[in-house]
Amino acid sequence: MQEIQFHPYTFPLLTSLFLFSLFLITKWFNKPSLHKKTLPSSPRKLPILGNLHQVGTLPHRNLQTLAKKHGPFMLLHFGNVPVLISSSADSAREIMKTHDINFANRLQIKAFRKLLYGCKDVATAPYGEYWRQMKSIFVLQLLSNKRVQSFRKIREEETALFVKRIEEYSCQGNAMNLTKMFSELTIDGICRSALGHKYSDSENGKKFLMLLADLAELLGAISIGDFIPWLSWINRVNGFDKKMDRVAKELDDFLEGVIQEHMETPKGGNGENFVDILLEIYDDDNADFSSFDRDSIKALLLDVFIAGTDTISTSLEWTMTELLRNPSVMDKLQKEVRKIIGGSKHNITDEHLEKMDYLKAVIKESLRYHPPIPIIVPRVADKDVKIMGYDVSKGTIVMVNAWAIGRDPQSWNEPEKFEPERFLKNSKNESIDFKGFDYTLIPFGAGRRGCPGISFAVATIEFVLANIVHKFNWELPDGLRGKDLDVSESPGNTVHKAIPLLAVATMNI
Ligand code: HEM
Repeated sequence: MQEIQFHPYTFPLLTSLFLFSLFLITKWFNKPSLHKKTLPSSPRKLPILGNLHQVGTLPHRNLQTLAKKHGPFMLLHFGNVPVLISSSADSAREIMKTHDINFANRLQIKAFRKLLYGCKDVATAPYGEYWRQMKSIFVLQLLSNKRVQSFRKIREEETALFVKRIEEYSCQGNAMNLTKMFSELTIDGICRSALGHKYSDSENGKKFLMLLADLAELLGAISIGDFIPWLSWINRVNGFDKKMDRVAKELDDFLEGVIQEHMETPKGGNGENFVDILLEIYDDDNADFSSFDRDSIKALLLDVFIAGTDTISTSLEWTMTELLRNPSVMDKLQKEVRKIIGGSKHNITDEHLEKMDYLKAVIKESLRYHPPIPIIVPRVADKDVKIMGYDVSKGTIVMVNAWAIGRDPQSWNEPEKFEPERFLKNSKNESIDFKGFDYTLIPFGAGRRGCPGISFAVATIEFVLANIVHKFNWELPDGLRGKDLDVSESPGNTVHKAIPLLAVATMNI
């Protein structure tokens, strides 16, 4: 039989043909069909973890880096759960304005349920009638402009004590830990507004402050069991669940004690405060708050502490950090404040603050550059929806990166520069505000779920800053220059300076 002779190129040719056919078949089967979803770009994910490993300890920075490659709408997966990341003003507007109602729900994780009375607070309550009622209590009863005005006396007294502490340090020529002092100032102020008096002096109060720190840590931790349920045993083994049980129980004991004390004290005995206001609503048979119970009172009080203390003190910390790094900005601010107030003996009034355009610009710039909550509290999609041409399915978690949006060169000139002038009259960003209508600047979020504490927060920040730049001249200790100041950040929902801010004050006589 005649032997078949193969041409030397036959095998390579057949192999190439085979691979090419395979390529065409694969292409054909992967061709987007009419029903296939159009998904935003995604970084490659790992089995089981998805993209959890890419979030890191400073998610706002890591997600910004990923977004530079994958775009302002990017799809990640935490375990199997889809997570949409928004990193531009346009994409944030789509979520918090155009489709706000679809993204008005929050993530329900075990820590929220356990520590916040089954999500009976405002910040984590599912979107619906109960949330609407609690939010209206916050907006109309606790944090209205009128109420913020009525807390002015507390702001004045606490700031006066704060100034006195600074004076003591300045007389001794010692550096002070401003990070710690801002935190104590804010907690004392909120304790008085919310609970009627300060707790920092008593043993019980000190324990409460430690519990609040534990609470913030537990609420800020990414618990693997929430995204990969079959791994939830890890939380039992590593002590997370046990700590949660302890903190929930001890906080409840403390708040029960506070409520009991207020019920036994004649009204007004503690000055105007949130507990009395909430108890009044609780006792009012005519109030239209059907599901408002004792747990609601405790959950709302916790919201005030979780949402209101760290955020304000972080904001003060970063603003002073930037003022110390930028002496010309500090100088300009001091000149404005001192000119408007006149002699150093005068107290600062709301009329004075109203005229301080540069102070307001400094605060805006600080909130752009260092939003205290860089990633806005996550929302969840209620139903399937199409946004900017992409399909987003029900149950997708949505995270808006306010930090990346505040530094987006598409929206801001030289975004890496701290430059309050950008918000002054006749400048490009003059009309931009942080109240939730300009999506380029959203440190307080926006839409239905937007922050109800803006007036309270801004009133405190303006008053404290104006006072301390008016009464003192500031510098860094040990001849450190502003540009050498360490500005690295610590992990957490609220992002502080990693190293506490130390500064030296001298009296402005
Ligand atoms: C500088 C200070 C503050 C900052 C930067 C801040 C920021 C935020 C942000 C980003 C949100 C999420 C908004 C969203 O999902 O769109 C939020 C929600 C909230 N904030 Fe603030 N906040 C501050 C002060 C306060 C204060 C002083 C209080 C109360 C005393 C407060 C109470 C709340 C509450 C209750 C929510 C939840 C609203 C809801 O889910 O409907 N915040 N805040």
